[in-house]
Amino acid sequence: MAGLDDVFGDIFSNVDAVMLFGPSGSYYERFATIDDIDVIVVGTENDLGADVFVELPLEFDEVGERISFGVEGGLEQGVIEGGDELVCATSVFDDEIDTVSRVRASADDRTGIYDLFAKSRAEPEVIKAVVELAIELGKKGQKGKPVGALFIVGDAGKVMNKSRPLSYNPFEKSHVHVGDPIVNVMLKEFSRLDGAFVISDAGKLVSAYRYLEPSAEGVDIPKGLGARHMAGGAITRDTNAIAVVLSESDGLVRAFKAGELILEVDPEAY
Ligand SMILES: Nc1ncnc2c1ncn2[C@@H]1O[C@H](COP(=O)(O)OP(=O)(O)OP(=O)(O)O)[C@@H](O)[C@H]1O
Ligand SMILES: [Mn+2]
Repeated sequence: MAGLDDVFGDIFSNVDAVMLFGPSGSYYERFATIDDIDVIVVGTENDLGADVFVELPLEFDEVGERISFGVEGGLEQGVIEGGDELVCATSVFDDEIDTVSRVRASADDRTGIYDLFAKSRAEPEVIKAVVELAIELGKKGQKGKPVGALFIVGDAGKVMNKSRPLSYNPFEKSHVHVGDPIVNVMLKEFSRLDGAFVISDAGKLVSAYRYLEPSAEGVDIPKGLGARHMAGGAITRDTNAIAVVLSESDGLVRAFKAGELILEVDPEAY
């Protein structure tokens, strides 16, 4: 009699590698006894001390994004190759792994998510902190009202040259960095005001209230969005910065690199 294995078994046939997203220690150990299979652990931290590990900068809530990131990271690190057949195991409903999907690694249709964090001028930790801050701002808003915000991260000298002050820069003589708890409070407070925050590669707050004047134009932004997203996107074509934008109108956090929209997350989903 045919069983489920006969039907679903195809998912596991001729697999080059297994990617385990945030497995528990005991789950991971069970793979040690399976022959001829590469096991790659993907997660925000390598707390299992896995030999082959791909770091996730965020707990991507959307499973497609999470898997895309893992696969891109694997390709980038050379632990998998284009054309490899992968089984990706992750959790969707619970902390435990409950879902398996079969993916073919393709070097061609990459989303750029991995590059955004791992291969930008700014340090990955800084980009991560800024994205998290934007998500947090998006969740809470300011006193219950939706807020918008624009963060330009990395290549700050060039960004400063392509922008001008809208007001007194509160960070003029300070040495504060994103991720410091006090800075997060300040940034949230200042986010009510116009313009962009400029942040250095290492996370130093260079300026607030910058009006961006990129020379690049014609970046594609989603319908319904305006000057903030256009300016943020365009400056990343002009410079090696990335832009993290929280939209006041639709509440989403987006990231741009080299003029392209790379990441779109709904703060409410976090
Ligand atoms: N070139 C720029 N540099 C910095 N900030 C800008 C620039 N253009 C607009 N902004 C800021 O973006 C705010 C919103 O502008 P606008 O509504 O056109 O943008 P948007 O892309 O639709 O963003 P949102 O979704 O938040 O409304 C402005 O009030 C201003 O503070
Ligand atoms: Mn708008």
